[in-house]
Amino acid sequence: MKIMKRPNILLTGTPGVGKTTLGKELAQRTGLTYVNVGDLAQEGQLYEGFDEEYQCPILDEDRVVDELEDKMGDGGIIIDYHGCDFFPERWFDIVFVLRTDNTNLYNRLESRGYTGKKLQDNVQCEIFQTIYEEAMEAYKEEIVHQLPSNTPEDLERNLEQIVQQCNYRTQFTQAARRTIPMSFGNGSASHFDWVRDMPHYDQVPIGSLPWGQQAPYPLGGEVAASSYDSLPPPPLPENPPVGPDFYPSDVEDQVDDAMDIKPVRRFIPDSVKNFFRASGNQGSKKWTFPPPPPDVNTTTEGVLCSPPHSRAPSPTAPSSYLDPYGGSGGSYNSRKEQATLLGEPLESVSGRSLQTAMTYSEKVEEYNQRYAYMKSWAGLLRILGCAELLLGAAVFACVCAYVHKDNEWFNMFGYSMHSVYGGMYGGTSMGGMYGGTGMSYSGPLTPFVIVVAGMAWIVTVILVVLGMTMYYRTILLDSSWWPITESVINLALALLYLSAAIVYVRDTVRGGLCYYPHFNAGPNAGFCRTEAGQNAAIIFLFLNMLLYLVGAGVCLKLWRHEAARMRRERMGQDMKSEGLPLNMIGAGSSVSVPIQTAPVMASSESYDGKPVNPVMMEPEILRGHIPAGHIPKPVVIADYVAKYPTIQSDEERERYKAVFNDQYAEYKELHAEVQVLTQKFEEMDNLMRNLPQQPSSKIEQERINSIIQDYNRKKADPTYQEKRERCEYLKSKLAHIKQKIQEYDKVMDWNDGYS
Ligand SMILES: Nc1ncnc2c1ncn2[C@@H]1O[C@H](COP(=O)(O)OP(=O)(O)OP(=O)(O)O)[C@@H](O)[C@H]1O
Repeated sequence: MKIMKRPNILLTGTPGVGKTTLGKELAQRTGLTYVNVGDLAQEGQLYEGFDEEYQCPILDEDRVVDELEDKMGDGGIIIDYHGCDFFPERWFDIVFVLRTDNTNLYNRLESRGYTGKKLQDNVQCEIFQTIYEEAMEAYKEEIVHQLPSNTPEDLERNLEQIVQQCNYRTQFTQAARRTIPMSFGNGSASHFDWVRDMPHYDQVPIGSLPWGQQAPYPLGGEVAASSYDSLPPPPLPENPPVGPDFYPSDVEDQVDDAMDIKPVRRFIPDSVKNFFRASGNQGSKKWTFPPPPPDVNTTTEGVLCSPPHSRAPSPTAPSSYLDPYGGSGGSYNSRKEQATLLGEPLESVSGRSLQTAMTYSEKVEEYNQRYAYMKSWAGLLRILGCAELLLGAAVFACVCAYVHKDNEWFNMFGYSMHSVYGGMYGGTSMGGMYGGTGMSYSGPLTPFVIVVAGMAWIVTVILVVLGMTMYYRTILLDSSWWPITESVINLALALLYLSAAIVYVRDTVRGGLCYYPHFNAGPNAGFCRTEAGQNAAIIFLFLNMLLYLVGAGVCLKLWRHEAARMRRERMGQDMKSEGLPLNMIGAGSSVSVPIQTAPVMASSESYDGKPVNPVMMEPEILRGHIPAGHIPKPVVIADYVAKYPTIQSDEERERYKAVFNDQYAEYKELHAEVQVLTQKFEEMDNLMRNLPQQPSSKIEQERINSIIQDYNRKKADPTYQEKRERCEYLKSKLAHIKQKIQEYDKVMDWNDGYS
């Protein structure tokens, strides 16, 4: 009987997808040891700093790896962590990436008390399949599997599948070891050999391992070899883990107080990493994750980013964090996105025919994310800054190229006009010589031009670099003084450039002397000849002066824009704190709790299918740290409002239409029934009114009583009430869908007419 080591399993995924829930249950069922890296780090204080942005400790990955190394060698460990690329590849036999529908994840994280940037970044990570991509990069594709984790049924299915996977692996490896014992050297099996010796999942029929064949939980201890047959693997999840089949169905009430850790990131710039990743992907890695259905808010291409993971949101994080490119482009996620997205070709967002692989909304989102910052006033300033740098360099080069002419001038005349003409023209001053025109030229001032160009260049570099930083977007832009200061700096540079341009023009025409034929003759003619490079320098000088002027104007615009944004935010917060309806807060408002954009989908159909009237509840304002045990109140809106937002593509329109037609039939039927019932009630009402007030006999009295009872019973009939409410609900829902279809048609007609 051979003894073999137990498998090591990695459970990874965005925070909140359910790793801990699955990992603990799995450990219970299999007897494997569950290790939560977050807890491990907290116990051993395996940190190497504190991340100010996410307000969380930074994980010391090396120490975590050292800490786990021995355990992993023994096998039988389930690791739970929201990152995976720093673990040695050899550790794991199988990697499971848990995936959750965005809406579900949003609700879970929100119920944990995540808000603002932290919430958005985490959901974004899930949308972009960040962890899945990271896992695919870090491990062999064949050992990485995605598992849906939206419902308790998913949890159960996942548990069964993982147990089954492990069983299969155990049995297969044992069979393989017995059949080809030489391949394992001395015969002692290493659990790291498992995967390498296994057939690829695709090579064997799915689902051919009967459940009955499995020992229920054979991983609890060391496993005895029992079979020589090579076993096919159990079925892997075939459905995409996110999508309409996985709509939210659970209500979260857990407040997670576990210490959150943010992994230390490599020091290689993200853009460089992504460059190599992109080229690497093209070659070997094929995308195996099925494309998401069109109405799911995911993209087909993932973007790597680190899931920010912290105990509590930064209480001081300004709201400009919320704007992915206008405000928070410096964040790890956003920079990752930018680096990756910039490398991709931009597809037309207006072409209806191009909407195949990605939905229209995905394209719009991608486009917005890619250019959001550059479309903002701050982004325009950065573009202007780059142009200014280019022109400044050109000025510098052109002016320096003709410095030798200054030398020649200096050699001939020195730096005193008076002495030049005094010496040359018998001590007559220029004014005297040329009829008192007041012309004076004391020699070239090229150094001034060079100093101005150089200084402006350095200041511009500082502004451009500063403008790309988080500090600029979150601190400087949130201050009222900075845009004005930047405007003043730009204006000062424009004035300096103007003076440099004037000085240089004077230099090229020698203070105007070149207009005098007497001067512009003989050896002096050489000084007056204007070279192409000098002309270029003059043009560049004036152009740059204009750019700085425009920059000053843009700064003023930015000032007003930011002031308006801050005012809107204040108003939004005031309105929220006063409990006003959410839809009264302006659309552009970037309040710190993104309730309007939140996929809050409290169904107006209760669990038993009974329609419930939508209720607008007062939203809560959470400032600073979330108190322990705090459960935010839900914001309830009609489910169809969130489920049927603005239509973005023809496919979506078709889907809406199908839903409309389908439910319209139901509505018509219900409406007819309700009409009949209502009519009956009217008739009964009439009958009731006409009942004699004073019954003449006992029999009549009884008859009246029975009519009244019948009337009351029918009026209170729950079926009737339900039908009526359902009818009302369907009416509002169909009106909503119809309105969305009409809006879409209108926009499309307008677009067609426009193109
Ligand atoms: N399959 C599931 N269906 C429904 N709810 C789930 C499922 N899995 C987990 N949950 C719920 O989601 C919430 C978050 O789960 P859990 O703490 O396990 O996530 P996690 O990925 O381990 O998060 P973290 O990485 O922050 O530790 C919990 O309230 C849990 O009950």
